[in-house]
Amino acid sequence: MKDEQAPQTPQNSERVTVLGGGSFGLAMASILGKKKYPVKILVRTQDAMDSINIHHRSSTYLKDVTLPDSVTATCDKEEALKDATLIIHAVPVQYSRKFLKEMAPYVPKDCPVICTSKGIETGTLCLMQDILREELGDSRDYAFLSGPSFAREIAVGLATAVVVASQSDTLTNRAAEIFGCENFRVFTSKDVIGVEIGGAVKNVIAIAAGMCEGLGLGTNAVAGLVTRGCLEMQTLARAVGASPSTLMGLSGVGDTFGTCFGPLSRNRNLGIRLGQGEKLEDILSSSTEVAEGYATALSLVEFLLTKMPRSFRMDLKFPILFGVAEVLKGERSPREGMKDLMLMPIR
Ligand SMILES: NC(=O)c1ccc[n+]([C@@H]2O[C@H](COP(=O)([O-])OP(=O)(O)OC[C@H]3O[C@@H](n4cnc5c(N)ncnc54)[C@H](O)[C@@H]3O)[C@@H](O)[C@H]2O)c1
Ligand SMILES: O=P(O)(O)OC[C@H](O)CO
Repeated sequence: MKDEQAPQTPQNSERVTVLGGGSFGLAMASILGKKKYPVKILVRTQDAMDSINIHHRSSTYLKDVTLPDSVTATCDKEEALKDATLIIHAVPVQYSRKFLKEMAPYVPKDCPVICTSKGIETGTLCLMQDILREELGDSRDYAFLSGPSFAREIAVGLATAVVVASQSDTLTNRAAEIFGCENFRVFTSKDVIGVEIGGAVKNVIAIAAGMCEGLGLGTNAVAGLVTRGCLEMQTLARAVGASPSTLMGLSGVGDTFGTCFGPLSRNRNLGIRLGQGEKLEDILSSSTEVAEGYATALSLVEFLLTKMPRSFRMDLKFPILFGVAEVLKGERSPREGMKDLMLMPIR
């Protein structure tokens, strides 16, 4: 493969640290490892570390994927970060603040961070851009990678296109250069808020799409719901200053389609199981992987109620986002939620 060529200088002086040894951290490490970049993954257990260093694969996530030789793992924060020139953050949103607080003393000054996590923090209602700045400071550059990008498909080398957004053109161009290969195409953007909102909201729409599927409602219903969900996403994004065109792109409708219709989605599968009548507690306790849409659905409703101008009734403007949260809170069943959507007053 063409991308197995070692990159030319100055890129081969790049040393990448991936924070988080879950599915997406491994996928990121896999792409960069195939391009011969030295990659260190910070993992949480000795077992996770040994498995990657000895067997070149994770014992928990994407277990059948072999990682390139240039990918190693460590449990030691200082060892992971001391000579990093680029950090990739792949820890789920709800764990990120505590995790980053512990990392902060070890993160090299000015080392840029590319964030891949998608969601809204419960309680604070922060996006990752806020969490990162609050925990790692304002002086470094941050970028946000998003789009339809299932970890497994990336790790096995299937073609994927993503967008990386940052205020820094230098960082987006660097990300495009470092990641880009025949199987991974990076587009760039300056619309950080648009890219983050798309990545967070699509997880909630995917839960709704899964519920439709689980209820056996057919293609018409799922397609109608996803389309209306995209409209809610765009309305919200515009209200917080995002560019509408961003939401028409990879991190908006692109990721929404992938997640709502793709069999690999954890969020869609959570919705399917709810639609089939399983209890939320049982679904969450039986899942080893994180479905970000659960916490984000609850945060989103609070965000809409507290941070948006109150010129109209939010639950009528965002019926799908509110409906998903109501089902997750046990206030109505998926079937009742769907019926309410169909019988909403005409406005
Ligand atoms: N998996 C995908 O296909 C995919 C694609 C794009 C973006 N993402 C995003 O990447 C982020 C990471 O997702 P993932 O799929 O790698 O998750 P995962 O469920 O595969 O792995 C979870 C990760 O979180 C770590 N973790 C668990 N509890 C923790 C804690 N208390 N503190 C610190 N770390 C903890 C685990 O060790 C593991 O590294 C998410 O925000 C997700 O939305 C995932
Ligand atoms: O498996 P999900 O639902 O977390 O989705 C993963 C990615 O965000 C798809 O782009």
